[in-house]
Amino acid sequence: QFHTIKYEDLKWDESLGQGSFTRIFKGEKTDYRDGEKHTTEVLLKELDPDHKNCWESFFEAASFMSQISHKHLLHVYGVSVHGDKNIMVQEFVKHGALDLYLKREKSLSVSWKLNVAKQLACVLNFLEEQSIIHGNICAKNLLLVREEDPSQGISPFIKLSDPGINVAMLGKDVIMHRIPWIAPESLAAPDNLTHECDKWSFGATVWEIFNNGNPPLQGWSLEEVKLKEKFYENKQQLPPSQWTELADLIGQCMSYDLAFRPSCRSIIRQLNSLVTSGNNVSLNHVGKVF
Ligand SMILES: N#Cc1ccc(Nc2nc(N)cc(-n3cnc(CCO)c3)n2)cc1
Repeated sequence: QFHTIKYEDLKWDESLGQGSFTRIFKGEKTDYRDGEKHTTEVLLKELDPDHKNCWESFFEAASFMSQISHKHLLHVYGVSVHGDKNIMVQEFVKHGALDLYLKREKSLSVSWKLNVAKQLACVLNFLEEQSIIHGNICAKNLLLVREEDPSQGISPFIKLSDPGINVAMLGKDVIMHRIPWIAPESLAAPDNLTHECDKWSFGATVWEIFNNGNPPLQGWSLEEVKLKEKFYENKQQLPPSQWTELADLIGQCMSYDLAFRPSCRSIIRQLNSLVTSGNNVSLNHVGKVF
């Protein structure tokens, strides 16, 4: 399953915010290997004590991450249980969640965005080959390991985080807030996710990346939950990019008909052709495609 870590080998530093039913902290873990004491910087993800009934799903997410390894998958060191505290110990990723980074960095180039989208497509392809469904692909669950440094020819590097509590365990209201990342068919049946669901979410995440982290459908009027529900009932699409090839890819991924969603190989092929056409088009320097 996964490695258990002794509570006394963990140290909590500052709080870094929260996810669904979880809180995250910067921290340290201590191991004793060949008689030496090693401390490693970690991310401590704590399950809210008032949601400890979700502990199985919380640890399922941890074991999901420890079962397989891939360069674009977050490394999970293990879990620690102490009283009513359930803690997942993750590698500390230097630049944090991508949704906040996108909001902060206003002048990311089209090639930066395509590069990140390609990395996500690669790990999605890997998961599909391993017949593993993530179920919660979104910019908030992408972590930035390395920023780009054009002067050194260094490109950005991301990792996909754990999916968190299984969407089937969450209340209807939390599920509603996952519109438009959650595939329409999953709204009715959150307990039978498919690879096609991850492709829908991929489309919404690429839309986020090219919209500088502005969450889709945000800012709708207050009763946005009802509007969000209408969004699926009326088979609406997110506002299309002016870059038609990008809009086509996002539109294919976010098809209401599962059969129309492209294979991962097709997604990667289309992203590669966007890279070439992106270089030719003068969009590159401004990064504006919407
Ligand atoms: N300022 C700042 C700053 C904050 C965080 C990190 N590092 C880090 N490492 C991880 N393994 C996971 C996360 N993380 C962030 N948000 C979530 C919840 C949604 O998944 C998970 N952040 C680095 C810098």
